[in-house]
Amino acid sequence: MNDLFPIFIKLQNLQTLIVGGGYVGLEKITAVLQNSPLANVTLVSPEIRPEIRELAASNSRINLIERKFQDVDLAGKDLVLVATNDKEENKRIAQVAREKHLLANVADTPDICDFYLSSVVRKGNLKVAISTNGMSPTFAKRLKEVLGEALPDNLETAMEQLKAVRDMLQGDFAYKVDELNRITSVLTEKKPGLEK
Ligand SMILES: C[C@@]1(CC(=O)O)C2=NC(=C\c3[nH]c(c(CCC(=O)O)c3CC(=O)O)Cc3[nH]c(c(CC(=O)O)c3CCC(=O)O)/C=C3\N/C(=C\2)[C@@H](CCC(=O)O)[C@]3(C)CC(=O)O)/[C@H]1CCC(=O)O
Ligand SMILES: NC(=O)c1ccc[n+]([C@@H]2O[C@H](COP(=O)([O-])OP(=O)(O)OC[C@H]3O[C@@H](n4cnc5c(N)ncnc54)[C@H](O)[C@@H]3O)[C@@H](O)[C@H]2O)c1
Repeated sequence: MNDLFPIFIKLQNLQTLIVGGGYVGLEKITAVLQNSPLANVTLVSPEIRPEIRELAASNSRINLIERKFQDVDLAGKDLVLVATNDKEENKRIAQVAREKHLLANVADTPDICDFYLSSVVRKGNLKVAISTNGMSPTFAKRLKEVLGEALPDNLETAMEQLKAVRDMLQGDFAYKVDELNRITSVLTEKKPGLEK
């Protein structure tokens, strides 16, 4: 059973720390910025890949610190993504983070992660996050591709129209909910002949 609780976080309201500026650090910062371009990110690492430097050069919300991690780097942070090539140090950082009540993700070490990154399907305002409970990130990636193909491109229009209808509806909350459910019931109606 997958007992992870899915949430969608406003990273622009939080402070995110990434430890490690190698390939995995680059993957993590890319995932963060693709989803949340306004995220505030501090990345600390003695070596920092040029692609990360390029991202930081054009984004004042990215702060690079060119040295090894120090515990003080966790001060004022909410989330930490740990991605150095020193497994023991990764674990130690996760422990310190936990003591300070930050949420931590440690690359390739699911056991000590407080949260996992998900595979993300994006269609305009619609976002579908996929978790396999850590069982197979490859499966998550493939399912993302399948869903990305399967979901029609006009979903954005449908959502815009429903938002317009919601804004237009007069009446109390219960009435609006009933109306919106009535209008959209066609979406989940079973097609004749397909029932088992
Ligand atoms: C969704 C995605 C988001 C992201 O990371 O951006 C993600 N991994 C992705 C890809 C991917 N990662 C790896 C491969 C190589 C093939 C393979 O090993 O399967 C591929 C596939 C590829 O790249 O083709 C290596 C890997 N990853 C983890 C381990 C450790 C382990 O499983 O024990 C190892 C083995 C390392 C080793 O060999 O030592 C662990 C985690 N990876 C997770 C997320 C979390 C669980 C998410 C879930 O529940 O599904 C979790 C638990 C922690 C976390 O990282 O948050 C992203 C999808 C990309 C997309 O959507 O395009
Ligand atoms: N690259 C991959 O595709 C991949 C795949 C699976 C697992 N991993 C694992 O992910 C981790 C990171 O891999 P990578 O490819 O990014 O390695 P990398 O060598 O490219 O980068 C590691 C980074 O960590 C930094 N670093 C080292 N010690 C540090 C410290 N004390 N504080 C701050 N930064 C420090 C280094 O300067 C470097 O920038 C490793 O544990 C690796 O085994 C990587």
